[in-house]
Amino acid sequence: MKTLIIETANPKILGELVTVGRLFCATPDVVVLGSGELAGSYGKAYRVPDTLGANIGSGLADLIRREGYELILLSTTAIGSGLAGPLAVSLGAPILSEVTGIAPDLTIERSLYGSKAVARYQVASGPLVLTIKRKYFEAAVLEGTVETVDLPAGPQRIALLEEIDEERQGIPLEDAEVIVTGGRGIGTGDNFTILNDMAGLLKGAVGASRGAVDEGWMPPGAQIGQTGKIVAPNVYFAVGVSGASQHLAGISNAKCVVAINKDNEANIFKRARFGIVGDYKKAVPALINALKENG
Ligand SMILES: Cc1cc2nc3c(=O)[nH]c(=O)nc-3n(C[C@H](O)[C@H](O)[C@H](O)COP(=O)(O)OP(=O)(O)OC[C@H]3O[C@@H](n4cnc5c(N)ncnc54)[C@H](O)[C@@H]3O)c2cc1C
Repeated sequence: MKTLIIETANPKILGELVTVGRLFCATPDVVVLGSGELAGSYGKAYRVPDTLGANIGSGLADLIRREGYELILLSTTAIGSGLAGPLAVSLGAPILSEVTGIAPDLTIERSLYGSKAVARYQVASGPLVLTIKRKYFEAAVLEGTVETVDLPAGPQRIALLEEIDEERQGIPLEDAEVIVTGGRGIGTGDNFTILNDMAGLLKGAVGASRGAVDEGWMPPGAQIGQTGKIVAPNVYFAVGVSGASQHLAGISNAKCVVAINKDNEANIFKRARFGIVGDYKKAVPALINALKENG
């Protein structure tokens, strides 16, 4: 199946799409958006310096029609999600978003209701546009650099004025092996210091529920869940987090969840492998001491 990947040069996101693309085609083609060195091996590699769907959508649709691509793969990033819908409309192609599973016979899975259910679909044939949910596919290792062919720039309907990097300290949540997340149960923004201490000892990152973000205790970039980051750490500590389905949607690929909550009926315990029922103000310092004692 003739496959085209459309993504930025981010090797992790691109690697996940390459893993999916290789189910259908040994060396899928790629359109790399924006700047940055493209790594990996592809049939054909194109570059579009812009990332805004309004500017590049029609040029990409022309390429897809001209080359006869049957499967178009994007990621569920802001760029991929923004581009996929308009692209499908201009191609008159069906679209499935937030895909979590896919087989070569075009059986496709998506998670529903905050990962409480899985829906399975059978697609008859292409062309088909898919956005692939982050962290559900092992990223292919992309080696070597590739020469790209520039695609003609379309009319600039929207100009990007500037990109301001999110202020971030330490390990990015998406890459962290250990995450210590605080929820509304933490009580104040200052109390997150203790979670920072614990995460520091575990060489991990600190996340937040939307409850904690809504309180203004943590920045929106720290939010984990359906409308936040999707993470897949080996160990996920949920501290003072109730475990709403929208939060659980962001941690469905966490290997081991440890919950600390004073309410023994909190929903988070249903997802947790280990649980501590009690006040985090006692449990977290005890864990910190144990970590220090054991080096
Ligand atoms: C469309 C939509 C999208 C959403 N997206 C997200 C999302 O991406 N991420 C997300 O997290 N939420 C999301 N939500 C919100 C979600 O439904 C919950 O409201 C939110 O997750 C609750 O945050 P919380 O668990 O921190 O707070 P709460 O529900 O208030 O829970 C606080 C918990 O802390 C415990 N607690 C209190 N004090 C202590 C203590 N001293 N020690 C130990 N435990 C204590 C309590 O028992 C309670 O379980 C979304 C909602 C909607 C409608």
